Amino acid sequence: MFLRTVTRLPLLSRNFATHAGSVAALPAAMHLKTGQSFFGRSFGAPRSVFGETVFSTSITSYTESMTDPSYRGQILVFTTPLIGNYGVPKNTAPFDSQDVGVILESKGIQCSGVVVCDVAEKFSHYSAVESLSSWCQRHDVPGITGVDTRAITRLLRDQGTTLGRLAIGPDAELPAPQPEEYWDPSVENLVAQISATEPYTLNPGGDVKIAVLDFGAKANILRALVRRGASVTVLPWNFEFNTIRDQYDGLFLTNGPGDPQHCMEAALKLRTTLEQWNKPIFGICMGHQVIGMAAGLDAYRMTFGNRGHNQPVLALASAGSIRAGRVYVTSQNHQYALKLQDPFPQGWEPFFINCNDSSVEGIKSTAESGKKVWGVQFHPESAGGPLDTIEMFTDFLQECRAHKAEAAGEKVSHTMETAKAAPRVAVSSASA
Ligand SMILES: NC(=O)CC[C@H](N)C(=O)O
Repeated sequence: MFLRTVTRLPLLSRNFATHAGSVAALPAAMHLKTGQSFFGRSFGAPRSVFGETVFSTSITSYTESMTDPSYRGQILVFTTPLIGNYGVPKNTAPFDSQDVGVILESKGIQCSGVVVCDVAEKFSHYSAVESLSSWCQRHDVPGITGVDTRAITRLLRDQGTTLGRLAIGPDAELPAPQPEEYWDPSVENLVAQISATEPYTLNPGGDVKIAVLDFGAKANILRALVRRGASVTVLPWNFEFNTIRDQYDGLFLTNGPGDPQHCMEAALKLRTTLEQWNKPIFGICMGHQVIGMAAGLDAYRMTFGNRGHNQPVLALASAGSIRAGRVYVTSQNHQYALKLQDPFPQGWEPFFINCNDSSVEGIKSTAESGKKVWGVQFHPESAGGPLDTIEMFTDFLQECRAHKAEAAGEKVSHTMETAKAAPRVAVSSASA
């Protein structure tokens, strides 16, 4: 028997009239599979959708979050009450050898829908060309406003990420769907839907050649590599990298949507790479999870994940620009994490843990392993969020350059750890 809760928010509906005066005020409902319903007004596309309902504590960067491919299949609840006040910029840049042709994180809106307490139809920013509502409309993505996002977030924190439905217009008057009618994006391989289908190269003249396995890359990851001088070849997520690996100086694994189990094929291929190839490897979010699975760690589904731009992580080891014992504030968007197990697989160690929930935020190969492999659950490339860890890209590329020079017979000093120069912070498995 499902508990049915129905919430209406009269005060915020009045605010809605102020901020969203020009929006066609269709009724909208947000239903959760667990039986709660919230009623408000629609903005954006007049279309009903299903999705996995998640919340983000980010205060700004709704445009970057909504274009992050890792939000695919999700209905995104913003805990910040007023969203849309700086509008949306034109999302096109020259697609040339230096950039991927967008200002935001991908070409279009990736989440299935958005949930806002009070959408701002009036916007003001020098780069804005349209409102959040008109952008959503053009991309056929619905939004609901005038709902109590604090109440929704508290529910999601208690019961965990929950399947949901945004019912717009006449659909909002219909009864909530039956539990079995909810669509669950985690059963689909969302990575296969969003990954590049053909390889392509950015900055072909770069001095180090980096292969990127694309699980649903945020544009800023590719920019971060290109801006630091790398030649970046983007490959489909399940590409047979082992057949071409000797052409590259390093391998990068990107973020991506959905359950990492769908990427086990990539993890098994990576296991062979790890066994036979000694060049630097760096992975972010889904990429980190794939590295972990290749190393023999398990990935599990968290209750409500971590989404926001204010997630503190503690470094347990020093490497490159990262110092053991220091806390870095990070941008995050994930539902799954690697299990902290004791002992860690041979040749691996935890690199970061989350200061709020003690989940694994990074892993690295040990100095003794002779490998240079790192994965982080957070997003050093930001967009949006803090840039505390952006130099990890510099560290990675410097290590690739050092390996390349060493292979050419030059004497080099490595930027990342050497066995003695890496202080560590002890972590007990009780914090798993
Ligand atoms: N941003 C990401 O790459 C997310 C990874 C994975 N889809 C998760 O939710 O945990």
